[in-house]
Amino acid sequence: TVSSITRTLCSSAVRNAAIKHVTVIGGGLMGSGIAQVAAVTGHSVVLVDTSEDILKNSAKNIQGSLKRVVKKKFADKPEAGEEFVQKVMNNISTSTDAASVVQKTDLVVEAIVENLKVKQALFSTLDKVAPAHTIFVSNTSSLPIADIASSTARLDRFGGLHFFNPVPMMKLVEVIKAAGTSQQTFDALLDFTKALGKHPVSCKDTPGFIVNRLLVPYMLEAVRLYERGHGSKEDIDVAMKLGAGYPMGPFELLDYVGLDTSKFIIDGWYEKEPENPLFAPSPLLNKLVAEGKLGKKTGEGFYKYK
Ligand SMILES: CCCCCCC[C@H](O)CC(=O)SCCNC(=O)CCNC(=O)[C@H](O)C(C)(C)COP(=O)([O-])OP(=O)([O-])OC[C@H]1O[C@@H](n2cnc3c(N)ncnc32)[C@H](O)[C@@H]1OP(=O)([O-])[O-]
Ligand SMILES: NC(=O)c1ccc[n+]([C@@H]2O[C@H](COP(=O)([O-])OP(=O)(O)OC[C@H]3O[C@@H](n4cnc5c(N)ncnc54)[C@H](O)[C@@H]3O)[C@@H](O)[C@H]2O)c1
Repeated sequence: TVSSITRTLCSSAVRNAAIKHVTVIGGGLMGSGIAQVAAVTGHSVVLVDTSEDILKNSAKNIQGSLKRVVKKKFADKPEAGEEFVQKVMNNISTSTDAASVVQKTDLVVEAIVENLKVKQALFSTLDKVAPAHTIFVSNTSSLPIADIASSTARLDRFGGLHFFNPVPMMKLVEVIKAAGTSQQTFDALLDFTKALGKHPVSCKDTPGFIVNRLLVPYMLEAVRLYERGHGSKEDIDVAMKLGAGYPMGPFELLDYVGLDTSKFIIDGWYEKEPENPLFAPSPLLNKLVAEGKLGKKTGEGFYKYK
């Protein structure tokens, strides 16, 4: 009902929580989803990206996703659904200037490109302007949290929150305690994850945390199996869906995640462990990325979407 939604949007859980105001940096696949779930659960959110055009697209994607949620939740009450979407969107503002908006924020969630130097440059700038109490987290898929945090002077207030794609649907969040993360920060991140309606698991700051340490080698093995000509991508996808119960096959999931992001992850791990055959580069993946075929988000990857 409308009143129960209003309760969610202004819930006392958020009023009393340590984290009420959230800045999400990066309005791509992940940042848009994170901003959406934070806004749905009554947090005040600022979404930051590098241009107004990108932010317009982020807002469009958030609205599109909310409409999918509403179609089910408010099947017989379209007006209440409209009101819900409007209320959630009112909790989100946008900006192209992270330094000016973090001054009022309790938590910065970074979801920009998977590149250590770029993430460090961002956090180093924000560290100088954010209030002392502000917690910083990265949504990195594969980089050590401690390496990103080393660009700041707030190691105790720095951790990892690893969300899963699509964020509005996936219940898990990996909460990462790096060497410097204080217990108080870690507890605040666990509370925040629960306030989002997600299920947290505690992770050490080890490569790929839990999920990606298992998922990345599996996905790469699928690509290598195909490269060897031992199965078509369609058959491999069907096999893993019908034979292993996965909701998507590995090629569908690679396209869904983004082939650029997948390549960033593998290249980084290969550089660190060149002798590990699990992380060897894939010529086919490299070719698709070089051709700008980055998956669903560009209309073509392993498959075509237009
Ligand atoms: C090589 C290295 C690669 C490693 C990569 C690692 C990346 C990263 O670090 C970790 C990850 O995230 S790993 C990735 C982890 N992720 C995975 O592994 C994901 C695996 N896939 C899945 O779990 C399912 O396929 C989905 C839940 C995506 C879709 O469900 P489905 O049943 O297959 O198909 P459906 O018919 O389409 O959708 C049904 C309904 O779901 C709802 N809905 C869907 N999207 C929505 C959204 N954005 N908003 C709102 N709602 C959304 C909607 O109600 C829709 O109904 P509608 O009537 O159409 O509106
Ligand atoms: N795609 C996934 O399935 C997935 C899942 C979990 C975690 N991640 C991680 O989340 C992060 C983002 O991934 P994504 O898939 O959302 O990428 P994406 O390419 O969809 O979006 C990244 C966004 O960040 C913006 N950006 C880049 N540099 C910026 C800067 N300095 N300041 C502000 N904005 C900037 C880009 O313009 C872009 O809109 C990566 O670290 C990735 O590894 C991705």
